[in-house]
Amino acid sequence: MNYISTRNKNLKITPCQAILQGISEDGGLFLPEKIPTLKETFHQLVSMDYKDLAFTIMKYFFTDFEEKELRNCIEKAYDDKFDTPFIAPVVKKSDVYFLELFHGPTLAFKDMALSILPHLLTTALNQQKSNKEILILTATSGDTGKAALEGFSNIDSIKIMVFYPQKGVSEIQKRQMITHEGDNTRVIGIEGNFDDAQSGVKKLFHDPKLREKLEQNNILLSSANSINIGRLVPQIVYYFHGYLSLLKNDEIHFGENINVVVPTGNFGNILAAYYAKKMGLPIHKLICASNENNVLTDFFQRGEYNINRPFKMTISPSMDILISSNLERLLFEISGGNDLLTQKLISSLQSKGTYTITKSMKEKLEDFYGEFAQEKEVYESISKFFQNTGYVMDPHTAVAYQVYKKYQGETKDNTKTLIASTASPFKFGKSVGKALGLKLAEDDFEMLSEISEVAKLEIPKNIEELKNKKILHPFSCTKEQMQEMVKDFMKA
Ligand SMILES: N[C@@H](CCOP(=O)(O)O)C(=O)O
Repeated sequence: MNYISTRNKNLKITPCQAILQGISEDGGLFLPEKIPTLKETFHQLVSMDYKDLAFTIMKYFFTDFEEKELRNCIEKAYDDKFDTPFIAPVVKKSDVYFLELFHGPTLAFKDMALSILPHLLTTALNQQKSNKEILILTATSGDTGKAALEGFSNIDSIKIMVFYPQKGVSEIQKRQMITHEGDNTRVIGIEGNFDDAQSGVKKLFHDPKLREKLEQNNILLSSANSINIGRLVPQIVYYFHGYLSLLKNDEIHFGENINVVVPTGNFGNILAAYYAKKMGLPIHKLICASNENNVLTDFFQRGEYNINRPFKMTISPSMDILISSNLERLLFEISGGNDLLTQKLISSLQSKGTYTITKSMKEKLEDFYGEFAQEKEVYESISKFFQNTGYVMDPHTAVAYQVYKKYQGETKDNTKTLIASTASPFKFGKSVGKALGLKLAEDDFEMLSEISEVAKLEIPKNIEELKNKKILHPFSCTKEQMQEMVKDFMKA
């Protein structure tokens, strides 16, 4: 399997190289030359546990890993750092199924891929017989940062830097990051929003002077964001796992279609579901749920992507994104692998902040449905759903549920539906508390015990401990200072 760039399909590299590089030199994203179709039958898949399933899916993508190497990565990733042997349990509530992706160490779906990416990277490094060190640059709107720190801490030959919007993450998300221990880590709050952090990181990747300097010091840059294909492929696995769990529990029959709803920000998670569908997972609609930063809703409804609008800070901060990086991979797909057209659209986004796709591209979006939820609706959704079921959704999952209700109302489609439940409600104490009508406290931490009481859920230990942890990363910078921060960290 070769990997090509969305901006140059003649550039062909191996899976190991794609994982190590993270992003293509031409600014494009790597993707497999062809999305593979699964040869195994669902009767074969249904008896597999998460690890065997992960191997079965990932072997199609990471073809230059020996079986032993890939199994070893999987073994180290999906162990007791997850609080359940099911890794990602499916929970039925009311008329939907929640695929709970927050049972890992940082309580967000990012753990699903970031517990394996470090092992994929080090295996790829060994395979290339490289003696280089890797510097991972990460932009986060709240969840990726901590999951990446957790995954990459204290790994030999790897250093990791995380840039987060100082005012754009929840208090608990911020605490999780700035108290993180690990000699090879650095966390920096930037004065700006997630788009500034992500664009800044991409700029660093393509800064010739920085690259030269790093090269002289034998350092390779890579990424822990879903722009790295090594982050995206492991995310395909859990959609199969979700479907198979429904099969195992006799909720659906073999071959039955389901809908999948994904609260969407950087477009990686829903793209993984799209790849799963292309591989053969019976998905009817991919429902792309946005918050008030509804660029993707307009894209799916009108074929126009336009970031010339205010950036809103919402109670679902991980989705506060206007430039959804992974959409570029979808553009490449729906243009029939037209790298020049993809490049043209992205250039227009960079220069004018907008592009419109062609009619034939728009026609290929029929697998998708896009809608958004307003803040008021998100609060109401958490509250009503709790009253009806006793189940507490985090604000991101609530965006997904609200959009699903709009979809159902509009289409009357009663296909069974799996909602990607992306984070624990405990990460967003104040907003969840407000939605549940609890007595409001000054900070997220003071809300935790109240939420725990009404939701009848234990406060996750990792969160409870945070309040008294020492702040180890007091750093901040402007987006213009990001490069300096990298140089500083390299000297440390
Ligand atoms: N929602 C993310 C933003 C980065 O997305 P990624 O999937 O590309 O890592 C976050 O929580 O940081």
